[in-house]
Formats: sequence, C-alpha cells, structure tokens
Amino acid sequence: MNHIQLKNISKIYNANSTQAQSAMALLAEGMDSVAVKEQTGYSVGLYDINLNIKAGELHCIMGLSGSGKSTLIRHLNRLIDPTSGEIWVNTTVNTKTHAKDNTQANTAPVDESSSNAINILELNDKQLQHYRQQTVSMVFQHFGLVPHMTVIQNVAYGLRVRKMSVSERHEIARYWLNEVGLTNLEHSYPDELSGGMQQRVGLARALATDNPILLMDEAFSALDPLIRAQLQDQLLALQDRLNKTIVFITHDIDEAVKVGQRISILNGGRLIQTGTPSDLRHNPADDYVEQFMSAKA
Ligand SMILES: Nc1ncnc2c1ncn2[C@@H]1O[C@H](COP(=O)(O)OP(=O)(O)OP(=O)(O)O)[C@@H](O)[C@H]1O
Repeated sequence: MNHIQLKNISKIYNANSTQAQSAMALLAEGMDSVAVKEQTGYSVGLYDINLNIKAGELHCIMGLSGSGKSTLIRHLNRLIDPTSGEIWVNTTVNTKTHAKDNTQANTAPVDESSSNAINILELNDKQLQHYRQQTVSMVFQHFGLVPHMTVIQNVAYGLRVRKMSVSERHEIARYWLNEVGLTNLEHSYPDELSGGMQQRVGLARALATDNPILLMDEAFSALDPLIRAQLQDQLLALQDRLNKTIVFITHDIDEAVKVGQRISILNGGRLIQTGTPSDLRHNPADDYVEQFMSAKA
C-alpha cells in the first residue's frame, strides 16, 4: 500500500562525502543538528529518515522552521538529492481522472516489495524528466505562476509537453479551473488576482497534469486565515474524489490536524513521530510532539 518510501535518507548541506560522514557519525551518537553545525560547520537538512507514505493518503509533514520540511519534500521530486539513502516510488499507482467524463480509474496500489517501485535516485535525466511530468506535481507557497501567461495558459502549461493540441489542453485546464472554483477568469493575468485566487490557479495547474503524487510546500501559508480555511476545505473535498497521494508541508499544527490523515513530525532534521492526529495526541513520542499537540487551538 505504500506509494513512497524513504529509506535512511540523510542530507548534509555543502559537505563532501568525507565531511558528511563525520557529521553523520556525530548525529549517530545522538548529537543534535545545532551542535553538529557548531562543531563541523555543516548544516543538517535531514538525518536517517525512514518514512512510508501510503497510496491515496494526505500526509502532512510538520515541524518548526529549520526542522527539515522543505528539504524532505524537495527530495521527492529530486530538486534536492540526499547525501545517503534511497527513495522508492511505486509508479503503478494510478489515480487518473478524466477531465471530460470525470470517471476515475484507481488501480490498486502494489506494496513496497513490488518490482514496480523505482529508486528515483537512479533515474537518468530523461527518466527524471518523465517522472516529473507523469508522476509528481508541486504546489508552491508563493504560487509560482508565470506572470506573462494568462490563467488558462498557466494551468495548461504542464500539458504542453504532452503534445496535446491547444484546444485539448485548454479544455482540461478549464475543467480544473472550474473544479477549484475559478470560472470566467481564464484570460486574466496572475497579478490581476488575489493571493487566494492565484493559489487556486496553482492548484488547478498541479491537478491538470493528473499526476498521482501532489507535493504541497506550505501551499496555504501565505494566505489570510479565512481564505486559507476555504482552500483547506476545497482540498479535502477534491481529495475525497481524487484519492491522490498528497504530501503537505505545514508549520501549523491546526492545519496539519485538519487536513492530514497522518502527520510526520520533524525536529532538527530527525523524524520524531508519524501517526494519525489521534496517535500524536494520545501517545506523543516526546515533549516536542506533546507541546505541538497541546498548542492546537
Ligand atoms: N541550501 C542550503 N544550504 C545550507 N543549509 C541549508 C540549505 N537549505 C536548508 N538548509 C538548512 O537545513 C535545515 C533544514 O532546512 P529546511 O528549509 O528544510 O527546514 P524547514 O523546516 O522547511 O524550515 P522553514 O519552515 O523555515 O522553511 C536548516 O538548518 C537550514 O538552515
């Protein structure tokens, strides 16, 4: 049932292999990332992360600033490569949604031992490009829209590489704009829209590719609370139907509890605990987790 598996992932920034090994030896002894940085000069992004993300789950990654959230999510589309470890992705999980008739074709996911899982760190440039086009999409905190393109061109952007005709890709883009509650704005430019509307465009763009994995890096954090709550509700409603595997980064425990089926808590580059909101509330692994859960509104 796993869609993504991280095995012993560590990331030491700006260190060669020998330097990284010395930092990791200190981490293995239990030294925290701040002390490692003081002693060696190297920043610890992540240390020895083992994490399984299930097919079709909305999995939140939570933690304070600097805990490693962005480092982790950026490994999943290889914007960052680890110092060591493996990242396995099951490429047979299929959550394709057909824009025209809205039928869904969910293929039963295969477990981690399946030969259909690939170690994405072994992909060559061409395979990586294909993986990014067909398997993972990302929604960014600051929307990442192309300013000189209209809304519909932005949403259709990821479909251009699939050699679809303009009319075909615009039909799909229109469908997703409608799904995220944006109609009659297709000819607007991003700077004519509010932040909430721009992020709806960002979401429609990510959904339009119909990739099974959606990465959301603090996607709602720049929005005011009311709009943020609306987008959270909309994401949950969409996910009810789409059943994607969503990795959702947030530093806000209320948001994590609201949207996450499971939550992974990071601290200083280490994975402290993964569980349902109820697991974390009733059986926190340490004081850090307990403080988060008791800070929940
Ligand atoms: N490019 C980089 N070079 C050096 N160190 C880095 C780099 N990117 C991140 N780090 C360090 O890695 C650690 C984890 O950073 P990361 O940005 O992943 O945390 P985060 O939880 O996403 O934080 P935030 O919520 O502030 O975005 C921090 O100590 C950070 O300083």
